[in-house]
Amino acid sequence: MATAEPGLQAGDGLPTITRDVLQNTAAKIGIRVSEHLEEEFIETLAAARDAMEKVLQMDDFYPIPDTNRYPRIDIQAVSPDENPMNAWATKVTVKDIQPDEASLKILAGKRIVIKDNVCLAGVPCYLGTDVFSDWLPKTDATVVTRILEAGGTLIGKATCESFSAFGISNTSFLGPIGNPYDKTRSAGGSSSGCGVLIALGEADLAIGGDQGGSIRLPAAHCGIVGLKPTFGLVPYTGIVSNEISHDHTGPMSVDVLSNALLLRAIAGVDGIDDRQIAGTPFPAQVPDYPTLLTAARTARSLLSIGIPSNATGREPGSTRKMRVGILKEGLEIEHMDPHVRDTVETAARKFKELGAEVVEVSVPGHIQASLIGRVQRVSQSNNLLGRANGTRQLYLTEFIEKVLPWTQEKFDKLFCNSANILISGLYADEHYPQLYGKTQNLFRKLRQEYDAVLADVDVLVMPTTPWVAKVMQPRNASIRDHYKDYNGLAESIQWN
Ligand SMILES: NC(=O)c1ccccc1
Repeated sequence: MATAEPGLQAGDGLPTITRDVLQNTAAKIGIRVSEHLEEEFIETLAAARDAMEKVLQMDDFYPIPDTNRYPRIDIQAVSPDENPMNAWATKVTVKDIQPDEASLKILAGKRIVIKDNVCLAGVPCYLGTDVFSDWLPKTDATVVTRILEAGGTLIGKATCESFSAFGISNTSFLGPIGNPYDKTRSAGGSSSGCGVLIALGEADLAIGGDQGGSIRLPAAHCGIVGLKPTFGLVPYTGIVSNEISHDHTGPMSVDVLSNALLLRAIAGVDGIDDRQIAGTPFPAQVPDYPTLLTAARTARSLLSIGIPSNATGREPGSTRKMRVGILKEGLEIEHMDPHVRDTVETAARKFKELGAEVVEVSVPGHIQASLIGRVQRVSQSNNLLGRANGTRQLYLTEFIEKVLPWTQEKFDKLFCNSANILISGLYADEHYPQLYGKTQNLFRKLRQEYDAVLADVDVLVMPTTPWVAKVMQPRNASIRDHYKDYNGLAESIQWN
């Protein structure tokens, strides 16, 4: 038998810190601990390990859902014949069991679905993947709590694309999600199930998630209204992150007014998510968005008299016409479908007819934004690798425990979008460690450019996507073909 390595022995089955463990750890950054220091570093590393093991044994701390008042009734996997579009991940009913009170509230009577990356305690969260299939979250997302407290009825979870990481709806393990207007085409993603269930009238409202278009794309492709709220306006607490600086959650609906209603119910700081930086109102101070909209009464008065001053920060009583800025660069995307351009130009003319002032505006940086964003999105790998990120928020440690450790079997089950993010992330760590920070700096510059234009116009108009919904590739299509559709460019792999 080989002589045991010197080092602290595992007292209570703790992993032993040996010379090899020490040196293999140091080797991750290409260094070696000098031999004469080995003994002492083994002791300090063992002390760190002891602390980690003790914290590992502690109970985690999540907000505790009120499952007595809001029980999870009739949780069911949906049979294929009830799920022709694959848009349902799980059906369940959750509502306030004190209906007298609920009937007075703003979401009373609304049937609401949530994207399947939003935690609903006790109900499976699949996240569009079968890398794991046994995650029953212990907590409710803040948006869930707020919907229930506002009298809404949750009716289930809507399928999302694999790890919320694709804009075409053929990446979920549950199967392709057909567009309501043409089953062979994409419904858009990654909040694909939400878009379809709203368009089909199976739900009144949905909670989607958006990092790089995941609310806006399915809304555009399904012909519904999807809002990606200002960063931080709605707490992301209890929702699986893709990239901490990209995470948004927001309402999807058939019309603008009901979208505003759901936004009102879910917006405002929750005291948990520190990305709700200064400026986000407390829930009681959230503007009454539906009333602001109805106060304007008609589109004509909204556009020609202007939106109510308390919504714009403009001086009270201001009657300036609404100024609509058509973003020049938004219509200069390479290979843009001419139908999309026509639709935007028709809308611009309509705004004019209705009394708004319509002007062309330019943000030169817009063209490069997608390239910078593509590099920044590589950091989604941090989430898949369970890495620390330094923000104060609710960490879904349960999710990290499901995903890690990566194994060949799990990797082989990944749809190519997530596999690509993982590999690109590991490569970036090694070869471009400064670039994530640089992308954040460049995005700050870009925000200044958009803000400068928004000082002059009330809204910027551009297409949500340069292409109409694509006919979906079969799941087993080549990676190259999946990405070709994603980018709309036959010859290049451009995004994600
Ligand atoms: N999560 C997202 O917003 C997303 C959208 C499109 C592609 C990748 C990610």
